[in-house]
Amino acid sequence: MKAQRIDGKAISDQIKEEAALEAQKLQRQGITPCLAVVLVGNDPASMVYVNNKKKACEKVGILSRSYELPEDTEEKDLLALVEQLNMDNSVHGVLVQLPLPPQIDEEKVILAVDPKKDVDCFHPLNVGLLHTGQKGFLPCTPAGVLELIERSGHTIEGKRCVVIGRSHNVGKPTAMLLLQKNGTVTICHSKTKDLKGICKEADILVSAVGKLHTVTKDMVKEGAVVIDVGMNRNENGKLCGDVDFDDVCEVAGAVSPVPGGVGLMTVAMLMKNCITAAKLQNGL
Ligand SMILES: Nc1nc2c(c(=O)[nH]1)N[C@@H](CN(C=O)c1ccc(C(=O)N[C@@H](CCC(=O)O)C(=O)O)cc1)CN2
Ligand SMILES: [Mg+2]
Repeated sequence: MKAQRIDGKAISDQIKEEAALEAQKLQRQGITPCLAVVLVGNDPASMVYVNNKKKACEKVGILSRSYELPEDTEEKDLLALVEQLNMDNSVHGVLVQLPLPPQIDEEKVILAVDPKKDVDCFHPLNVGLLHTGQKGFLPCTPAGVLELIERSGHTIEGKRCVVIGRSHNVGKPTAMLLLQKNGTVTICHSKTKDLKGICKEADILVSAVGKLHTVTKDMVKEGAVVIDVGMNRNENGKLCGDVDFDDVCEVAGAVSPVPGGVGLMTVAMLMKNCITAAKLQNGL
């Protein structure tokens, strides 16, 4: 059997087109959705991601405002900028690119973003809304995982779902979203016993570990949907996920690739959240 290759490019393009239609509707009502993107330092990967976000904004019809601060920025100066953006009524979304340099406490910065403008859905208030199933922003990468599953024709209800990884920003919220779709969800982590046995029972397997070769074909049930959230470099510097793609394709029903999978969805879902933010702040 050869697995379906889940096409993150096509699905993320579709979501951006939907966001563009929403942006046009807002424009007709005199509202220009606006995202402020804050980058501290010169991390090359972060610079690429921030650029991708700005390009996506342009494509969708969202105004992006860019703030690039030096590597040695003091925490208080970043907090002051966030506060200024919180107060600015023309800005609907505030995004601070992570990771931040070591002198800055990420938690403090996340707490400083106005929850109404928190398009990353990192603020504890928005995390709480998510966990209690209330309306609000959806975290971009986890929401992207669900869109990849559903828009490639797979249902979640009643399925055995296994998430490998328990990070605050990816593993835990992905598990929560799968649960809200009535999946039966197990979260695995570094202390899990019999990882292979648990994974082998999954109809839907999501790997968000950040380690090459985490998922090999002997861990995958015949016909399973496998979503790869990992971003790693192999020994030749090539970008790879957590999943041994070619190997796993021999047993799985569908697999998302890296690159060309979840990463693209993160940016598309951010666009959707920016539209939501602009609507909510205008009473729509
Ligand atoms: N404030 C935030 N910081 C970070 C987030 C986030 O969602 N909000 N997530 C990651 C980085 N990230 C977005 O910011 C991100 C990572 C990867 C991709 C992506 O498009 N990946 C491509 C491959 C790109 C490449 O070739 O290098 C893919 O998987 O196809 C987009 C966004 C940490 N920080
Ligand atoms: Mg830090």
